[in-house]
Amino acid sequence: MDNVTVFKAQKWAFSFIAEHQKETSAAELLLQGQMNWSTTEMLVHYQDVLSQEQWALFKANVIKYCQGWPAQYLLGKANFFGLELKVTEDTLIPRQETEELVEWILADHKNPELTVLDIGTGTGAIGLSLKTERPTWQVTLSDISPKALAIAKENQARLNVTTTLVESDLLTNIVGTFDVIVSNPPYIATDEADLMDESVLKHEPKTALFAPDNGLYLYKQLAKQLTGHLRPHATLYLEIGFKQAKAVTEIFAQEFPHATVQVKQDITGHDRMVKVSF
Ligand SMILES: C[S@@+](CC[C@H](N)C(=O)[O-])C[C@H]1O[C@@H](n2cnc3c(N)ncnc32)[C@H](O)[C@@H]1O
Repeated sequence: MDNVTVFKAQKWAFSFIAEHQKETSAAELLLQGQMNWSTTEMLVHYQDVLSQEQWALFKANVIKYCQGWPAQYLLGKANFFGLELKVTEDTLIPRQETEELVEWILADHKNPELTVLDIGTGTGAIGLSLKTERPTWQVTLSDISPKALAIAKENQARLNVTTTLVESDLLTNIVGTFDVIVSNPPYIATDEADLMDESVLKHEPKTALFAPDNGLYLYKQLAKQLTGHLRPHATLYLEIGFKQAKAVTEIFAQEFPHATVQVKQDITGHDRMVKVSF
């Protein structure tokens, strides 16, 4: 096609994606994301002719999307809690469910003087959202993956905030005590891989997804390592798999008999978050 306008490009992408039985909304998302346009800007530019490079890149991305690449990896960015974060295949694409964990923490904590630790930060999604919303909090971002941590560092620079970044297997390299500890650790049982979306399995990092012991391994390890890192009245927030509420509650109730463990449902009614109040 010659002289491809934004309108024509989107029309082509829409029918190509529909033919491949994928989400047709990706047509708009991929073009908007590539051009860095808002929905309104897209409408303003509807009759503009794309350059050959722009059209070639868009076509290549649409084709890759239909082959199973997540749109966020193609664009190199994802939206989370109103922030635009860099993502690569070294980081999990932050999910909407996790935004609810951030909301829960913000609703519970108005004190401007808190120390916060985000374990398994990936892109920095949770910790950087908290830091952006509560700039006076002292936030530490940690991950076992140096590659993920490098992306979190880039994201903090893009957002113009300052946190402490620590490469650590859970709490092993973490020094200090915290008012709030939050983690969305890998929690998918290895034998659940068969039930998962192929594009997730093929492109997202396995270390961000899977954990041994029916997905409970990191919760158990974390429970054992927490003592010595908790400030008085500290709270721990965890994302969990929707069938893990009972098991995770038991892990923390056993390790900390005086703590209160609360399970919270996400917007779709599934048990997806746990809070431990010490
Ligand atoms: C499910 S992803 C969550 C990423 C990010 N917090 C989010 O919510 O989008 C889990 C993250 O935990 C990290 N991770 C896995 N095992 C870890 C460990 N033992 N200690 C610290 N981080 C770990 C992974 O590298 C990955 O970045």
